[in-house]
Amino acid sequence: MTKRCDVSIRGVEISFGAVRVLEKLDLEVAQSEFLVLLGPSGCGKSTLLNAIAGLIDVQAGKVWIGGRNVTWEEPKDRDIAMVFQSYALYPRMTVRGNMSFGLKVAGMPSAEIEKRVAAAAAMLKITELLDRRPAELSGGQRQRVAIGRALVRDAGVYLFDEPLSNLDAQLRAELRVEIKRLHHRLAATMIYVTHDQIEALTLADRIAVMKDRVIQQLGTPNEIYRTPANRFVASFVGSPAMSFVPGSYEVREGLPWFHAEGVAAPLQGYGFADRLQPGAPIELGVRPEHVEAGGDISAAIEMVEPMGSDQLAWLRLGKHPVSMRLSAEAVAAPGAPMPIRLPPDKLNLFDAASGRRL
Ligand SMILES: Nc1ncnc2c1ncn2[C@@H]1O[C@H](COP(=O)(O)OP(=O)(O)OP(=O)(O)O)[C@@H](O)[C@H]1O
Repeated sequence: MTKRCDVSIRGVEISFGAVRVLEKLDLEVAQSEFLVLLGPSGCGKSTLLNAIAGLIDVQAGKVWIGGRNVTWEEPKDRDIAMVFQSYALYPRMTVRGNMSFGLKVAGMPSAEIEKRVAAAAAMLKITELLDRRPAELSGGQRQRVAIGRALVRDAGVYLFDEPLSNLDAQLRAELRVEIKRLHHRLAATMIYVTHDQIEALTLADRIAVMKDRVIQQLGTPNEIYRTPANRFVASFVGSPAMSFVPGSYEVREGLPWFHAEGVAAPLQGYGFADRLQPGAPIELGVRPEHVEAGGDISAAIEMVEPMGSDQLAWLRLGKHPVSMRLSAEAVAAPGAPMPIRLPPDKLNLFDAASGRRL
């Protein structure tokens, strides 16, 4: 593998009839980067991937791959290889046949084809399956073959459209690690579509979170998780999910506070990006692992979910439910009081009207 292309999407717009799916979308993917397009069903991530592949025409804007404007080039001329959710294998061909077919059609010498198929099969641990047909394979094995078929192409960019969503949870986790290993080994440019935030957090160098025709936030998994740009990103990423409490911003004796019915939390130490007027409606967001036991904020345990390695306690904070991560050994009984602290530097505050991070 030698080719590693960058990808540049500039002002791309796509509509289906009256439905606008992508609006003036810009995105730069670096050479060797693993970029994940993450978002809820219908947000346009597959449409964007298909536009990069050349399977859908753009109505405006440009697509550049490896320094070439490929906006009007056929998929086969774009130096890409794609892996689909549905595997799309030829049922009558063996695994070897499936993996070599594209190269044969392209007129590659058979010795070179054999070399590439053997190398990809070894990497994906499917060497012993080369003479089987797709019907004789499990779902996980089929997807390995589909990935192998993309790898032998030695493309400048690999595109994955939800490749793991047809697999059960355990296989998904297994193959996820394989894909990550593959990326480390090949340092290939990969663009990967998923609606699974765990997949995005574990695989990506950077994540583009999409909703409502645009990219809501582009950042490393850490940035997306720690400093979500808005309430949507905050609620979409993280499992168990962030808890939200609507309230207002107050100033007491010169210090900033969050206030809601039955809740007063100090905000000194929160890195405000905006100046706020006292009384401004804001929403507080806190992740379960950031709620600390033993503070001045009174709360009570309503319910406890054991999760194996730890427990998730559901607290009532004023009128609002807030979840808190507890160690597996912690004694937590429904009904018990649980005074807490909300560390200001770990909190997330959002403008109540726009949802933007403050
Ligand atoms: N060929 C098409 N004709 C009309 N509408 C389409 C077509 N393809 C997609 N759409 C619409 O465009 C929007 C974006 O679809 P897209 O498949 O890109 O979403 P997605 O984020 O990949 O979702 P999913 O995870 O469900 O595939 C959806 O509202 C979908 O209904």
